[in-house]
Amino acid sequence: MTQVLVFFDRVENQLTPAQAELLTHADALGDAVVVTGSLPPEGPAPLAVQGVTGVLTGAGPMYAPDPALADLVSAAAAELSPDLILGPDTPDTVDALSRAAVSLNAGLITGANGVTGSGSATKSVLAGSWRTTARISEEGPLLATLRPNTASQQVIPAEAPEVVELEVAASSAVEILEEAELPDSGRPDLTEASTVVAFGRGVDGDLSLVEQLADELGAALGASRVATDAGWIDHSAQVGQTGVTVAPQLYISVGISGAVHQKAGMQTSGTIVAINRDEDAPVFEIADFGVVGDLNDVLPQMIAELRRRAK
Ligand SMILES: Cc1cc2nc3c(=O)[nH]c(=O)nc-3n(C[C@H](O)[C@H](O)[C@H](O)COP(=O)(O)OP(=O)(O)OC[C@H]3O[C@@H](n4cnc5c(N)ncnc54)[C@H](O)[C@@H]3O)c2cc1C
Repeated sequence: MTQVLVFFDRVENQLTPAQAELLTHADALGDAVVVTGSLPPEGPAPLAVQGVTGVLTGAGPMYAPDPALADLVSAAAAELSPDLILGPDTPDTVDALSRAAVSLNAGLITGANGVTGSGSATKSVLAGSWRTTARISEEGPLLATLRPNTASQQVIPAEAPEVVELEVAASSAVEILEEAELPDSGRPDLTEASTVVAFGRGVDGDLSLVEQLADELGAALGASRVATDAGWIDHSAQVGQTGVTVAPQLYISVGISGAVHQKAGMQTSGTIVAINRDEDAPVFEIADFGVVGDLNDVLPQMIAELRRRAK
């Protein structure tokens, strides 16, 4: 049975979609123990899911980017000798697992699409144009961060796992002075969303239709660089080479030409639907479904049909 150590820098009172996906993946691979910097006040309840056999924490909470999180992962690895150490593909997790990999003399593969129990990982490279399978040649566990939307989320409730405290404490290198929750847009996080509606210059600054479409689909909003540079939406929504990389199950591209820099951030999406009035737009080269038309005609029909079906 493969022993999997799953690292979450923090666990709150509900698992994030990426955490639920990772635990589903770990359950399919073997037994999972979660190591985390902090648990919610109600304890390990959110981790009471099939496949999680235990929870390891430090002696008191610690929060990213505290380098002690890496010590915690190393201590957990020394305790369990896992075959795999997995985490979600977030900057804080990559930071902690990179440091842990150095101290464990092990290898880390970031941005993986999947891992196997025999210690190899698959990953898209060169802007999604190649798929590689790699393994670490060093002794020791394979550390990997997994991109969201690469596996299904099917967490099955189970008994709450036992929590064991390791003798690792927060370091004094980082002091959290204040934490403030950002206003909730009501939409899923762009990098984790299973559906993304992305828009470009074609919307000409009017987001009303793409927002309605996103809300009908429970989708996150993404954008091309032209749209973020124009200030139509925050830069954090930029998808592409110099923005975020997304791989949702469904990516709807609205009024985006599909330049190579935009494709780099979305071409590994499951199904790509493109709406563009130019039939020669490069986005149609990678689209699974294309609609040649004016978005101001097409989107109202899509929204009306979705609303009709939702009744
Ligand atoms: C180093 C570098 C890094 C870059 N990084 C990124 C990046 O991370 N992400 C990114 O997106 N870009 C990036 N770019 C910019 C990229 O090259 C393109 O310029 C940009 O993606 C174009 O954005 P767009 O598709 O919104 O605009 P355009 O290329 O102007 O395309 C607009 C499209 O909308 C269509 N359209 C217009 N009106 C309508 C309508 N009413 N209905 C339907 N369709 C309509 C047009 O036919 C056209 O195809 C980068 C560029 C460089 C040089």
